[in-house]
Amino acid sequence: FSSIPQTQSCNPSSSSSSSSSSSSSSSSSSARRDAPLHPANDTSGLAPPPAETTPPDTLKTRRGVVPRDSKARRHPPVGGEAGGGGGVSVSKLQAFFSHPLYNLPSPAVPEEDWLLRVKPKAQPSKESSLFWVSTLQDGYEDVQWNSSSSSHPPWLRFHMGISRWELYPNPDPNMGPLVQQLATHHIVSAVQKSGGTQLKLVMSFPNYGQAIFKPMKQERDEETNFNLYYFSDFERHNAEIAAFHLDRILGYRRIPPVVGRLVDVVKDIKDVTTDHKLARTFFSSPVGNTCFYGQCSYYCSTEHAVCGRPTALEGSVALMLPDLSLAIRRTWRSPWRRSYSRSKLAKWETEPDYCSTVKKTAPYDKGTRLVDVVDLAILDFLMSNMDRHHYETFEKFGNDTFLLHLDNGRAFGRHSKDEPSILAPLRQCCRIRRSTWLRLRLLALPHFRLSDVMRESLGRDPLSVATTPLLAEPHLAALDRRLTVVLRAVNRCLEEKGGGAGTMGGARGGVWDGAGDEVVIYDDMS
Ligand SMILES: Nc1ncnc2c1ncn2[C@@H]1O[C@H](COP(=O)(O)OP(=O)(O)OP(=O)(O)O)[C@@H](O)[C@H]1O
Ligand SMILES: [Mn+2]
Repeated sequence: FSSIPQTQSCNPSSSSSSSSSSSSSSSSSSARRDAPLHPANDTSGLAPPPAETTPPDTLKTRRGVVPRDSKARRHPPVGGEAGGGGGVSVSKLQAFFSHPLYNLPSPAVPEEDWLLRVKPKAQPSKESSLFWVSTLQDGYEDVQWNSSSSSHPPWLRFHMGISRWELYPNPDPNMGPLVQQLATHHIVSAVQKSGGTQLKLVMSFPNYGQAIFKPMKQERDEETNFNLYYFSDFERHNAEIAAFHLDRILGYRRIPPVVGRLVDVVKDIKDVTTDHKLARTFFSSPVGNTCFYGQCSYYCSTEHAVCGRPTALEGSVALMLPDLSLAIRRTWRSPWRRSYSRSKLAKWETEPDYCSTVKKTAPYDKGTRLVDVVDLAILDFLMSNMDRHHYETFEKFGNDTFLLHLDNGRAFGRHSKDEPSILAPLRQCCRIRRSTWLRLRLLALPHFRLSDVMRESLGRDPLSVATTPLLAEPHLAALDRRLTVVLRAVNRCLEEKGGGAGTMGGARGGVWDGAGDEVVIYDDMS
């Protein structure tokens, strides 16, 4: 009697309807418009029993209600949140995440700032203490969830923990179990995910969790061919994984968890797929490996097949965000989008004063949107991702919300070269969040050092525990080099605009007047 099974369904048609087209320019696609209104109004299975019988929702105490100074916040749980083993003794990563800059006091999350919420049922029924019971399907668990988060699987806890400003908190006791399940849970179904240009699959787990699988297409130590344009570059599964770690280390928490995983092309995909179009593309290669190529607009042909060795295939597994029927997303064209042509330049590449126009244009004229784009540009510059044409937000939160940093497959292609143009938003606008700037400076200290923290974090990924490091050393070294470039760019802004950051006051609450236009450091901390 609920809709979770439908929205988490694994048949190909429903999966494709859950994909959002990224080709639309700056508004919701028609698919999104067709979707029911946002969850606060929906009649989905997230409805709990009547209020008086509802046990306190422990989930909502994860952020907000619990006193901010509680010990739990300062000391991440033992065992490594990023999964895998990970010692606790002299961990730079742990010291880093325990730093006050990662544990900034924040006010309680107001009810309307949760993406999803449990809505009391209008008509309480006899079985009102259970709001969802599965009808047993092949391979799926017989689950009984109620409104208490302790009955929820990690993927659902994650969804319920998404707020206006971040996907998950720090520390996040749910991250360890979630990562563990993504990496090991039995795959009951795999269908092709439509949308985008490259082959990817939606995988389903016995507890109705879902993830996006991107197969390995390029060896990890291979550098992208210098004659390839960014838009012809292959996507890299390890870039998706590394981007999740980097985003988290930067303190953003705007990328859904991604883990590495070795799957069996036959047992985990071919044997369990209900996607006939996908099933038809399996073949055996001349050396006896099992391969498939799927159906997509660009790279789905025998020449671009993905092959197991002989059936083992490495890939990235990213947790699926809540279905679009529960949480509509809006796609925005990046103001610093590249031209995606070999000969044309984009406006921002030729107009030196481009940012002053952007600053006057909604939604960049108010709130945090501009510094959010700068945050994203910094992430992209560090990992050398030139392929950030669009970004997404949750429609429910309007313009005052974080940006989802999805699709990072074209990052970490080159380590020997930096791409200064990716930093254009920072250089041209000369504005950065104070908290971001301070964390970047922390990561530049020899005591922490970005490359060290990244190496340790990636080392906890289940795949890197089992095989070779997810990022080759030259890529890690490039991170340190690029970090100094970012900090130098901020310093230049401070010099040009005059005055030190401390004395500038900063723009507050997103309203800046004439004087505010000169502000480099956007004060998000006071
Ligand atoms: N973790 C996720 N959960 C839900 N939806 C996602 C997730 N990651 C990506 N998507 C959606 O799927 C679409 C396609 O994914 P992605 O951009 O990673 O694939 P792609 O093949 O690289 O696309 P493109 O070729 O357009 O760059 C995205 O636009 C996004 O809306
Ligand atoms: Mn892509």
